[in-house]
Amino acid sequence: MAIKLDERLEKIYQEVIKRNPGESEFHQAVHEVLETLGPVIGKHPELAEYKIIQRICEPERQIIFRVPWQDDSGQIHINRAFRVEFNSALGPYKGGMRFHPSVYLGIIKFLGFEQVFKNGLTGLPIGGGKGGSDFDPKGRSDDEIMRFCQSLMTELYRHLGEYTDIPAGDIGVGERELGYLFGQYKRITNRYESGILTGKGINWGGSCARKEATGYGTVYFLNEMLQARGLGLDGKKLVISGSGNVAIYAMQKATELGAKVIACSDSGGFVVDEKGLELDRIRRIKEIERQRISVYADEVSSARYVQEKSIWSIPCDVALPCATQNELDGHDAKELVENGCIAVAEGANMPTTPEGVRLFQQAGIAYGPGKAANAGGVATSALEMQQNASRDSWTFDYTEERLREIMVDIHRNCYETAEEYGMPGDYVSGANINGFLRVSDSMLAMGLI
Ligand SMILES: NC(=O)C1=CN([C@@H]2O[C@H](COP(=O)(O)OP(=O)(O)OC[C@H]3O[C@@H](n4cnc5c(N)ncnc54)[C@H](O)[C@@H]3O)[C@@H](O)[C@H]2O)C=CC1
Ligand SMILES: O=C(O)CCC(=O)C(=O)O
Repeated sequence: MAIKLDERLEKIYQEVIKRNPGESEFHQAVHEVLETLGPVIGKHPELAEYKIIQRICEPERQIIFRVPWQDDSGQIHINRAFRVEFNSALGPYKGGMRFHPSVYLGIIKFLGFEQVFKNGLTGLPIGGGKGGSDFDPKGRSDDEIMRFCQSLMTELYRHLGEYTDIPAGDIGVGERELGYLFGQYKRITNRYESGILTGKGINWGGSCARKEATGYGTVYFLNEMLQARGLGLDGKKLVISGSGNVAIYAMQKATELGAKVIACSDSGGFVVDEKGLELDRIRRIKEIERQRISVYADEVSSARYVQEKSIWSIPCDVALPCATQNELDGHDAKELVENGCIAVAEGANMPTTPEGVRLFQQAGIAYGPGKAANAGGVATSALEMQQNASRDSWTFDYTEERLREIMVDIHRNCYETAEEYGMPGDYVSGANINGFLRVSDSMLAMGLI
């Protein structure tokens, strides 16, 4: 059951439900933020007078369009795409594009809403937005992916610009898709505008460490949470869901810092190996061959593939959900805590259900919500934008060090904000309040926007 809201916030929440019917993920994301804003509205009466929270809950612009494309056999398909430009008080709209059959307006709105606070938390000049399509890339050839991306960009291009809206990747959108999208933008506009997308390849305007940034950043945030409790990553057993971009680079950084990753998953099931997973093999299977994770267990005799249970039933010291929203529920959270898990850092966006979050908080384990823990990806996108604007290109080590410093700062800001508002150790409140105050302060300064 969700936490009860204060009367004024409950009214705002009911209005959000009425205005956005059926968008359950968006409702969930809004509720989770409102739960933590009670002490803020008590301290800042001007927020109510200027209806700042109501304005933050309403996207500035929502774009929905048709994407027709032809498969390899000549058959025509029609998908739907979205770009929700949520809030530009801190900078141009910034956030990824997701290609997955589950995508609809409610998912893109929840992701865009989260992005507003996450981007605020980075302290960098980026507003929040998100986009995507219900296109399913699974089993599609390179040519089909290219034709889909070209068709999508044929509409999206008119909404983009380095001072307007800058997409990047998310589920189902990596360097291959961003390449096709960027190529089509360049062709339509006859302009080599590096600043209109981030996550680009290194040879065509990308930044070192962007590919690694979300996973690395999640582990840096985790490390800070552990250190705040006098602990470290060395020797810890980790379970990581997913085996995509975020999961792979979280595995890499955690292993570098002395942890052992014993399980990871995809949407079909998970593999577990108490000896520790071989990262190079996972990268080959997932990044190059684009196969199912079950192949890992076919190749490695000490590993087993499991479909009938949740990955969170595997005992571990630390859990990193890095796949998708609501993938870790109350039952999973209970099992993790009972099995001795001491920390959870979310590489994915909103992977834990409200009941799961409550159980982690009641158990007093270190719990880092996605808004804070996975902010390294978008922060490094902002570093890519800086490099594009100055036509520069930084080294991997320099960029990674900037990322590490940003994650340390985000952790400190969440930690100190939670203390200031009387909720020590509550990173959910710390992240929401800190991100919210940066956005609301800028909105108040700009008048009725
Ligand atoms: N790519 C980025 O820079 C950022 C991504 N995120 C979030 O991280 C999460 C993962 O994104 P990426 O790694 O970029 O995507 P990806 O497409 O590279 O990988 C997604 C992974 O999740 C798995 N997956 C999807 N649905 C699943 C399910 N129901 N159960 C188990 N596994 C499932 C897929 O099989 C795949 O291994 C998403 O929640 C995304 O919004 C957050 C911040 C930045
Ligand atoms: O790098 C970006 O702009 C997008 C990252 C993103 O989509 C996210 O933080 O969820």
